Amino acid sequence: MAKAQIRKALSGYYYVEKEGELIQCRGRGIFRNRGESPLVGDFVEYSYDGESDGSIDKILERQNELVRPPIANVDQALLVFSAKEPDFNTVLLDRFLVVLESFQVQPIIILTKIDLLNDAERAHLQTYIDDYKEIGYEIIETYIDDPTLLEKIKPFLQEKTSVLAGQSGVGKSTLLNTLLPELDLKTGIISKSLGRGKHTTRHVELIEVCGGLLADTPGFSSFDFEMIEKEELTSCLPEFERISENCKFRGCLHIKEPKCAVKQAVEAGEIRSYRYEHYEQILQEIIDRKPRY
Ligand SMILES: Nc1nc2c(ncn2[C@@H]2O[C@H](COP(=O)(O)OP(=O)(O)OP(=O)(O)O)[C@@H](O)[C@H]2O)c(=O)[nH]1
Ligand SMILES: [Zn+2]
Repeated sequence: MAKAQIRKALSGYYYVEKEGELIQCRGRGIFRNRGESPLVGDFVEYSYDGESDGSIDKILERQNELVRPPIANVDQALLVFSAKEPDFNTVLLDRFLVVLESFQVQPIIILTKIDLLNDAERAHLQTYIDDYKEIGYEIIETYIDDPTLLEKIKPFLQEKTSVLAGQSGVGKSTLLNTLLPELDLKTGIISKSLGRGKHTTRHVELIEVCGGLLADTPGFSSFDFEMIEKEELTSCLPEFERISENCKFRGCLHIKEPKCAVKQAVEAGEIRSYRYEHYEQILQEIIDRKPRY
């Protein structure tokens, strides 16, 4: 029995990576019976005799598990936001950040289309950049045909498994094509010969890039709050998490509780009031959510 990682899933087969080669494997019936199924990104035990298909025998414990795209063991997301077209929006940014944190996926914020800003807009955006950097987030700024993009992103990709996320039109495909030029070629041919959109025939695959792995399919929507309980929300906003240690009540939700360190920090300007407003909105959505069962 050997150990390896599933890098690709296609038409009921799983492909594990061994010394740079992909070995085609079948999942075993036992997984279906147990209601579990192997995911791209899973570390597995597999057997392979060198001739027929290999077989996945055991799925090793997962660090985390995403639904869109279906990938396990994801370290981080390159969270793409455009400075303009669509406009930069902290409501949406915070919603994405909270969802990523809830999956324990580290966000790296990539700000695209900086070239579309005038000086005043640039200065305004900078105040937000400073805020998010102070919280502890990494931010990479980029613009059309940025020749330094690879250089800027490479240190973050190394030794990590990453996915791309972000709303429509922000430049995810553009970024993916810069990072995975060979993919561009492939999708170009597919879309030409089949006359379809770029992503219609795609499967999920983790591709080696800059010494790490990158999913070839963007994922996450900012609306996946279903998995978050109200008591967990604080831990999805890093500066809230840090400061809430000083709240008087354990399990403080920072709404009406007395001696709440988070509310004090908002008043003192240590926590940005827009972050607090977004926290309140998300908390309310979680409270209003219909029970899952
Ligand atoms: N000016 C400018 N345009 C950009 C930049 N990055 C991407 N674009 C353009 O923005 C448009 C949308 O980019 P895409 O890469 O298709 O965006 P996407 O996030 O993949 O969009 P969906 O496929 O809808 O999810 C394209 O016309 C790109 O050429 C940038 O840094 N500056
Ligand atoms: Zn509190």
